[in-house]
Amino acid sequence: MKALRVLRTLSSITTAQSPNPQKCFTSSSLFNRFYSAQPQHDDPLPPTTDEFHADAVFDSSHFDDLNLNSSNIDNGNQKPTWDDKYRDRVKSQVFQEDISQSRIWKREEEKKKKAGRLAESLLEAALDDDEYDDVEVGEVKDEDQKSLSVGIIGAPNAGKSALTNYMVGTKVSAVSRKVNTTTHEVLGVLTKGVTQMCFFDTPGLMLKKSGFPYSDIKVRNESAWTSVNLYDVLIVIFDIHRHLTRPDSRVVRLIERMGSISNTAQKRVLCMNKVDLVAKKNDLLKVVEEFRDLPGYERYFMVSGLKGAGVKDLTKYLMEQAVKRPWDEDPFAMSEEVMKNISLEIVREKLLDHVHQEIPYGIDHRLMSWKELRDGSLRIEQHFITHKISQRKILVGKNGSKIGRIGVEANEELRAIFKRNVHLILMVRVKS
Ligand SMILES: Nc1nc2c(ncn2[C@@H]2O[C@H](COP(=O)(O)OP(=O)(O)OP(=O)(O)O)[C@@H](O)[C@H]2O)c(=O)[nH]1
Repeated sequence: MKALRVLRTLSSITTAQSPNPQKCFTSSSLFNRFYSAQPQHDDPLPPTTDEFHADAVFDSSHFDDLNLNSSNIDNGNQKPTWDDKYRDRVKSQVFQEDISQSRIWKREEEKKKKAGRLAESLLEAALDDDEYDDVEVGEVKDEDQKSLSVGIIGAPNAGKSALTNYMVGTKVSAVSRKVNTTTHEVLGVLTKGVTQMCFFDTPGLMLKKSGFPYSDIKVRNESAWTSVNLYDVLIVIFDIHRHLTRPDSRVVRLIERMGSISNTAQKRVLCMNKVDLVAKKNDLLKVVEEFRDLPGYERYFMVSGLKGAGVKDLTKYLMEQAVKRPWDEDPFAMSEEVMKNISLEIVREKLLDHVHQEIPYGIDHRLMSWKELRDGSLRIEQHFITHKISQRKILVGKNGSKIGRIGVEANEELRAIFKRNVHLILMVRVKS
């Protein structure tokens, strides 16, 4: 990294001073020294064969970053010991040489293309069922389009977002927090074949123990309760593990209220989430039994929004409920809000890849700034706020190696997904 910083600094010096050929030459000599690893005039002369003994200490780690391993020697012809990637960068940035025919440049381009293809296939993989794949989203005429609005209602923490993310495929689909009404937000949009489904969050729709809505947010609540009926399908979701261990009477009331009468204008389903946390599968049947007589629910689903169990069946059911109606959302648009969520999610994913179980979940991960720059690139700054210095050390790694790797991988993936340059800044700090 230090070398990169020096390269940038020197690059600007060179550009600024280019009218003076002598200075230019001085800088480029320095570059040769940093990046080509070629012997310089002031280097001590290498030992002659006579002076060199086989038992002299050899430490391969000293040579790793110079690529001085045996693969550089081929049939007695010594290959260059510098890294061509850096060489090319110097050629193009410092000497303004055309490197488009260079092998390394082509390899880098191929890498970029591969990342792009990966992003596309992720989009395709949002649903792993081929059944709906025979139509290209871009080709669907208005009159052929099918839509479905799905409201999701449940206690905080029931798993509404996790379930939606799983169905929609967060990485590449529009999981936006766009405000739809005063109380309802679009959680996500899934467009597959001719069908588009919009998932709506319905916050604030909890009942007091008495069974009545909370009065402090009464007005907001009333409009929310009314508009709940506007969705084609309503998913009532609850945490079945919690229900078996510490049942919440407000959740039970919500389930009972929504299922008390059958609604001809709206299909309602009861989703028992977090089944992965229930060890005894017989317990699941007990809960089904408990809510079996509620006429309002057309179907019951047992799912794990986090792990994916049962989600395919639920998605298939929802797809079948779609009605002929033009789509509301642009299937290709990615709102800024969506992109922000994606950026957090990708970094978080890389963090978990690299720190495994070492890091407690209490770490605060925040998006601090998001800027679209004039050249179209994005500057994204995220912070990890830890409680202890020891946690900070784990995240940072030796000489910043861990956070560096997390950043490099996340940056590459974000560039592929957003199809533009991304300047990602990650900072680890201890809560003050
Ligand atoms: N084990 C397990 N955990 C889950 C599952 N679904 C969600 N969770 C976890 O439960 C917590 C809450 O999930 P969310 O999806 O944020 O819940 P929510 O209903 O959207 O919560 P609010 O935004 O507060 O309304 C998160 O820590 C999830 O990782 C599941 O199926 N299994």
